[in-house]
Amino acid sequence: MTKQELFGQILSKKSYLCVGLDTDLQKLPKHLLDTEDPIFEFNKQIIDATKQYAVAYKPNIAFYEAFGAKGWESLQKTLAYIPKECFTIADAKRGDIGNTSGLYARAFFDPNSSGLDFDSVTVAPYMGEDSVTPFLTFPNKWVILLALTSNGGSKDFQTLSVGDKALFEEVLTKSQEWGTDEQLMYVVGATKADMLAQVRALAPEHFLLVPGVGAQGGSLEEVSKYGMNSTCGLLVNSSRAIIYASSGEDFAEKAAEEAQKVQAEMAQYLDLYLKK
Ligand SMILES: O=c1ccn([C@@H]2O[C@H](COP(=O)(O)O)[C@@H](O)[C@H]2O)c(=O)[nH]1
Repeated sequence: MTKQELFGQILSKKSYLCVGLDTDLQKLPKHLLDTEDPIFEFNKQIIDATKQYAVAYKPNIAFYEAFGAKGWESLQKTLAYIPKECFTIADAKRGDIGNTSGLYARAFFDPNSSGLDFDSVTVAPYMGEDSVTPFLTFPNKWVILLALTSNGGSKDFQTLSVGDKALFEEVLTKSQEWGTDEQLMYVVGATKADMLAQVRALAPEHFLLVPGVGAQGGSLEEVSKYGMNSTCGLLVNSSRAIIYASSGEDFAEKAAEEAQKVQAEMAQYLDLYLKK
C-alpha cells in the first residue's frame, strides 16, 4: 500500500486507528474456547466489529508464534480475513545479520514462501543498516523501525546521548539514508508524546506507528496535536482497551463501541490538527 492510499483511507474513514490483535487465549471469552480455532474466531469477530472504524490491524506475532504451527495457521487466516483496504502490520520486532534478515523479510512479505503477505513489519534498528535493508528490497512493503518505544525501559538506551543527540534521534536521522518516507515508518510510544515535536523535527514526513494509548495511558489528543502532519502521518494503535473491552459474549459489540469512541475523537483531531 502506498502512503497516498493510506492517507486516502484515513480521510474516508476519518480515522487513524490501528486495532492491535494481541489475542491471548487466556483472555478469550469462554464460549469461544470450544471452537476449532478460538484465536481466529475471536479475531474474525473483532475485525467484523471494528473494520468501519479502523484503517490498520496489527497482530502481535508473539501471540501466534507461542502456539507453533497452529498459531501460525491462526495468523495466516487472520491476515487473509482483514479487509484489503486496511494496512497490515506484523509486529514482530525482527532484525539480524543481512542473510537472516532476508529470511525474516520473506516470512512476512512473501506469500509464496510463508503464506503471509503483510504490508509492513516492525524491525529493531540495533544491528544497523545491513540488518534493516533486506526488508527494504520488497516493493510496496514498509519497515516500521523502533525509534522511541512506549515502555519504561526505553530510557535504558533510546534516550542516552550519542554525541550531541539522543540515540533515538540518531536512529531517525541515520535510517533515512537507507529508505524513503514511502518505505519507512517509525514506532514512537504515545507515552512519549512530550518528545513528539523532537521526532517531527527529524522526520517531518514519515508515518509514525504510535502504540500506548488505552491500556498504557497515553493521550490521544497530545499525540494528535504534536504528531500530525499534512498526510496525518499517524497510525495510533490500541490493543487491549478495544479487544478486551468485555470478556463476555458481547465482546465484539463492546469492542465496536470502544473503536467507535476512538474514531470519533480522531475525526475531531483530523479537523483540528491536520496540517493544511
Ligand atoms: O513501543 C512499543 C512498541 C510496540 N508495542 C506493542 O503495541 C501493543 C500495545 O498494546 P496495548 O494493549 O494497546 O497496550 C502491543 O502489541 C505491544 O507489544 C508497544 O506497546 N510499545
